[in-house]
Amino acid sequence: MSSGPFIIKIGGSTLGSTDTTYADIAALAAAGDVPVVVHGGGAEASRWLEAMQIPSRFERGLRVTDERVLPVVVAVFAGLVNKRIVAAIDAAGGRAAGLTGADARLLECRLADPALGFVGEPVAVNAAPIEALLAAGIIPVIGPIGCVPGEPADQLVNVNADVVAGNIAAALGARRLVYLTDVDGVRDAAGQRIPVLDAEQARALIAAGTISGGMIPKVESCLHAVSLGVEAQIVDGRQPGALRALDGAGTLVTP
Ligand SMILES: Nc1ncnc2c1ncn2[C@@H]1O[C@H](COP(=O)(O)OP(=O)(O)O)[C@@H](O)[C@H]1O
Ligand SMILES: CC(=O)N[C@@H](CCC(=O)OP(=O)(O)O)C(=O)O
Repeated sequence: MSSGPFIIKIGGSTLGSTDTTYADIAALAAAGDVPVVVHGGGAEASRWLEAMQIPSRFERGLRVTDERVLPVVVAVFAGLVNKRIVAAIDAAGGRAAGLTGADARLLECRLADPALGFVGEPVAVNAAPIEALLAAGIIPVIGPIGCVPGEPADQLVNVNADVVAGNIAAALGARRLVYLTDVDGVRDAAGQRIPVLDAEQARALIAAGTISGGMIPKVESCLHAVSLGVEAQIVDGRQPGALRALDGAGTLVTP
């Protein structure tokens, strides 16, 4: 088991629910538990795209990001959603600062698949900006934008937030990775919550289509992280106190 930070991924699906996540994050920081926040915001981006009459399309849980979609997702993830979360943690007594994977080349990517457009697949994590914030007692809040290094400027890319969280957890040698989402855990074909999910069962459920959509990158990122000794769990982030009652909650993913 690693001894590093505690990575908390806030799903866009839970933003706006009246949970206690921000106060709990501030309390974790005060207790020395070193939280690092990664957030999504897919639903918010889809709302802005719809207002601009740009349809949203997903493949295996990843947003197809063409040249019309890219500026909107950058504005929503790096701007609106990131600063709302920073402001909420600050108001809860924490000190937070926002950044994305494009800042200081925190998350270097390559293009994942030409069919997905400007979607990044992480190839390297440069953790220095996270470590600098943690050393200053500041909670990093990381939005799901990455960069493909290049001239005359790095290419900004959209990266699934679950994938960002898994890669950052792996690179930082995190102790724990928790996904806060809008279901009580991973469910089986009968709709029952699976308290403990191992790699073999996870792959079978993905192949069978029982795990689908946005749950695929979550489960795959958990498997990546647990293979490196990180404890990874998917829990219902809409519940008040979710981060204070992790034992036995949701789905614990095991290697
Ligand atoms: N087997 C499954 N168990 C639970 N949820 C699943 C499963 N397969 C697909 N899902 C879907 O995954 C969703 C959570 O992923 P997503 O919408 O991307 O949330 P977030 O914004 O938290 O990342 C759930 O609301 C559910 O609709
Ligand atoms: C490539 C890709 O799929 N990017 C995601 C990034 C946001 C995200 O992952 O948000 P949630 O965690 O709220 O689902 C998207 O554009 O929706």
